[in-house]
Amino acid sequence: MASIADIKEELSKVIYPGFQKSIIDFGFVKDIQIDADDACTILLDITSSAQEVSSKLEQDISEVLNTIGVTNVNLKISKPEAPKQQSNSVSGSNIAPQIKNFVMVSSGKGGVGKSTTTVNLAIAAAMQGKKVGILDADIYGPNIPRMMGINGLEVEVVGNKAKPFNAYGVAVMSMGSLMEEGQSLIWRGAMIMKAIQQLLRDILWEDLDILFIDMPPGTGDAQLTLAQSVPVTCGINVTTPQHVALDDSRRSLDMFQKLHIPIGGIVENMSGFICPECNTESDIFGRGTCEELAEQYNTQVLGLLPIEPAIREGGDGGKPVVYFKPESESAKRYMQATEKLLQFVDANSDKAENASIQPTTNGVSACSTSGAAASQSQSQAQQQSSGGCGTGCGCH
Ligand SMILES: Nc1ncnc2c1ncn2[C@@H]1O[C@H](COP(=O)(O)OP(=O)(O)OP(=O)(O)O)[C@@H](O)[C@H]1O
Repeated sequence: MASIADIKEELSKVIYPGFQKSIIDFGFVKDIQIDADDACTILLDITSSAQEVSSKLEQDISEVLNTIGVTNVNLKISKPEAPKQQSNSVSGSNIAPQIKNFVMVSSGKGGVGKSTTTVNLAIAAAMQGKKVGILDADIYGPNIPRMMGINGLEVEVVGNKAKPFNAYGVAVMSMGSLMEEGQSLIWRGAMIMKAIQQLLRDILWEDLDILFIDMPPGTGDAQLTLAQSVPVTCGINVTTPQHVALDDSRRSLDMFQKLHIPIGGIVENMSGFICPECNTESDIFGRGTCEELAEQYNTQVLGLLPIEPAIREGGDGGKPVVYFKPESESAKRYMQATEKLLQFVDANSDKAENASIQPTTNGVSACSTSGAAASQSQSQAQQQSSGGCGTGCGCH
């Protein structure tokens, strides 16, 4: 007669569809009970509502347990409910339908000022009358709490959801506010996917005109998961003007294209230096190099933001320059960049869709909560964009 340990060992051979880890490694097996010599009950708690995933798991579990004489398996699968489609999305999946527009802020690499740009554009949009939120999805280096002056504040939990903070007229939630300070994250695949989805679904976001999402640098699991989970109205790219930085930006802009995300524009950050003593502007990393890149990708340069000590001080001190120094050159440029962005968002608001990038593995969806199946060609497009197994599940 098989023991619970035997059953567990067999279950550790069952790979979660679309991934490389087993259901035991993911922690999806919540309970095992032996009902008779050849019968057991297994409770699984999985992250996908797709029927194909459950069916594949049922089949694989019976197969492995049969080999140790357990022929009668009562499998109970707990999975998330498929969401109802309500918002402006034309088609596809949307796990935060109360939010009208999603703006993905990306950069090809770290340290170029992506979070600084997110904060200042979001506050500028709120100052221009929009209902705005910031989701800090930079799970590896969440800096938004410090920049928004909410570092160390305790998250208020209502029911089983977390309430965003409110700072400078903007609703804010960050992974940094949800984990212990200094905790570093070495996350891949399914964990990133789950974290991004929870930041959208389990935070009490109100009805918002725009949610700005500060992404981790690069083009990986987080970007793909976000694009699959909500219809992204547009992506913006933040870069510095050096040619080496522009090469990285191309990857980020290519990613937008592969994920069918309209490109809202490029922000050239650290573009020239404004001396706080004499107010003259001089080039350090170069200036104006993004224009050509913008033309290449058929988009616009939203603004050239100089290196200005007030921007760094505002970031470190939780006093964003656009709010605290509205008379500064940088604040004016953030305001203008935001006007351009808002025009783009308004023009593209009703066109956002993500049906074409929903995950599929020959009909077996590993991470969709919509259960939508995409065509073979869509799957191939996704494989190019994810660099993964081609399912779009986020694995590499
Ligand atoms: N235009 C600017 N002038 C002066 N300082 C700036 C400017 N832009 C950003 N900084 C400073 O540069 C540092 C890095 O900026 P930020 O954290 O926004 O970059 P990031 O691209 O989000 O980095 P990461 O993705 O690695 O978290 C911060 O100290 C910020 O205050």
